Amino acid sequence: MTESTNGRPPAAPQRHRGAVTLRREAVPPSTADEKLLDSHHRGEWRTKDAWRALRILSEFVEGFDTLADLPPAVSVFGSARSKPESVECELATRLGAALAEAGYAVITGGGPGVMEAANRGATEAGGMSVGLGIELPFEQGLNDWVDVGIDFRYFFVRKTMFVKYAQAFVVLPGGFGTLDELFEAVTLVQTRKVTRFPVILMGVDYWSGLLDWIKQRMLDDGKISAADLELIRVTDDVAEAVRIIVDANEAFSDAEAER
Ligand SMILES: C/C(=C\CNc1ncnc2c1ncn2[C@@H]1O[C@H](COP(=O)(O)O)[C@@H](O)[C@H]1O)CO
Repeated sequence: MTESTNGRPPAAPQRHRGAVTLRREAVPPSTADEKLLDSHHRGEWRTKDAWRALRILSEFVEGFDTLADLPPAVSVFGSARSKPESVECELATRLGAALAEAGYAVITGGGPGVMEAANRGATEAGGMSVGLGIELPFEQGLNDWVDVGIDFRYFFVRKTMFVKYAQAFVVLPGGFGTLDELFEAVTLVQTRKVTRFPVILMGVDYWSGLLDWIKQRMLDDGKISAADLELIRVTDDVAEAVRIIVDANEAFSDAEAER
């Protein structure tokens, strides 16, 4: 039996799944994404996947419904592990504020580190601060600076929202998750699945090794074209990043008006 403190149960592990809160023994050992993508349990495909499709559909409905009235927005990505006093968090906070001042909502993954710093900057500047959280094996909750938050079970549904509701992507230093988001964005622009919109790397020093490799290996080997390289802009200057986004939006609006 669980011991209580002052008549109340002690803090327990918990997990949120949509409207459902699971605590203690009810917390499942795996996440919804993991179950969907697991190829070992073939026996479940026939019995469970059709129902999962409905759950996936409901996540799209929830996301579309919640975000439909968002003002123009920018998705900001970066490490979940950066400390609040790190250079990249300081940059993310200034970026979040500058985007808010320019009239953009700021969308992040709703987690800690760079995400939290960008949400904080946006909120403190009086802007709209959005967090698109993801179910993880450990409960984490959305950071406290998120004003509009959605918790997703499925990574790919969440990724659709990052792209659909953003006018640009800004990518700060991060790990695998950040690289995944960066290259998904660049691939979507390269293959013209999304209208050309800016993908901006901030943290020149952090990204320089990767950019050198892209130029010296990918480009020289013919795996990308010189024009593809131009899809990624790089700067440490917050004002310049915002200007790139505003200019791209204006160019897009002018082109639309002429059509
Ligand atoms: C590892 C820790 C927390 C993980 N929490 C996350 N919450 C929300 N979004 C996340 C989380 N981890 C990764 N992401 C997404 O990937 C990007 C960051 O990944 P990276 O590997 O840290 O670069 C980020 O933009 C999110 O969209 C510890 O507290």
